[in-house]
Amino acid sequence: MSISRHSSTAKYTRLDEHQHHDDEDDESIHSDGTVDELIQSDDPEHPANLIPELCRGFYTLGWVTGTGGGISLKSGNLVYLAPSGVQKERILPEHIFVLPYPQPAVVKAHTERTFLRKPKQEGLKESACTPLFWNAYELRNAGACIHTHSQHAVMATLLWKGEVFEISHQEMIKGIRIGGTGKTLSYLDTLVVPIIENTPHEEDLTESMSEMMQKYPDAAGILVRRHGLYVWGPTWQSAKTQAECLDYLFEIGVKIKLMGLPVCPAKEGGL
Ligand SMILES: CSCCC(=O)C(=O)COP(=O)(O)O
Ligand SMILES: [Zn+2]
Repeated sequence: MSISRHSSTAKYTRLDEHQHHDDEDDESIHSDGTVDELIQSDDPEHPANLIPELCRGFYTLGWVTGTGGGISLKSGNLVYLAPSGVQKERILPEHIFVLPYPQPAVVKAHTERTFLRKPKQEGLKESACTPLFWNAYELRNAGACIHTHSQHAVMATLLWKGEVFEISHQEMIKGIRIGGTGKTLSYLDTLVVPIIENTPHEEDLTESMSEMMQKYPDAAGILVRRHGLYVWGPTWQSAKTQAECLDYLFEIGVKIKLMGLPVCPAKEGGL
């Protein structure tokens, strides 16, 4: 997907609620007329092309509806982020933020972050999930981090009232990797996913997510009660697989529990 200076859709690319119709406004071009190389590529695997494509897929799964949730990718020493509070299924490469990695102040205020590239469209801010994605990069050496608002994840946090979600004896457990990046679990392993309590502002989840990731080094993701899931992997493909396997296990775990059947049959009796 390349960005064309004379794209016929240029006037429809704004993501906020105040669409305007100025054909001259092409956000991919600098005022000096140069193109933005950090987000322009014909390679469908380029992060600036992948983020929009993956967000469209996640939207159909109900993971990033209502503007919430999303994905960040890291490639070498560059981190790619989507804008905050926008229609995630309509993001284009020109809307992507690019940051250098590592950088020390990412967990603090937006103004302290260093950017290599910001969208030209006024009013766009980087995802509020940025410091949480950064947790996955710093603590798990991840190459991608996904945040879902999946109802399966939210329901799991309501039915598992303690610090962790647990499930065993499910084939899909074999798709989950230790710590999200290591070897896969066995059918005989119990999956444990820590749950942190939600906060009014996404950024304020940063510390508790970091603490839980350190307390549970084998955890492949972190659930946020009444909110969703953070999950990561060394590559976008791996992070997506982890997200799909976890979501499946949350969904089936919720159904099993609501049926009154044992979710961990060896522990609860029922094998
Ligand atoms: C209805 S979305 C509420 C905010 C939220 O949970 C979220 O994930 C926002 O992410 P964004 O990338 O849009 O800042
Ligand atoms: Zn969220």
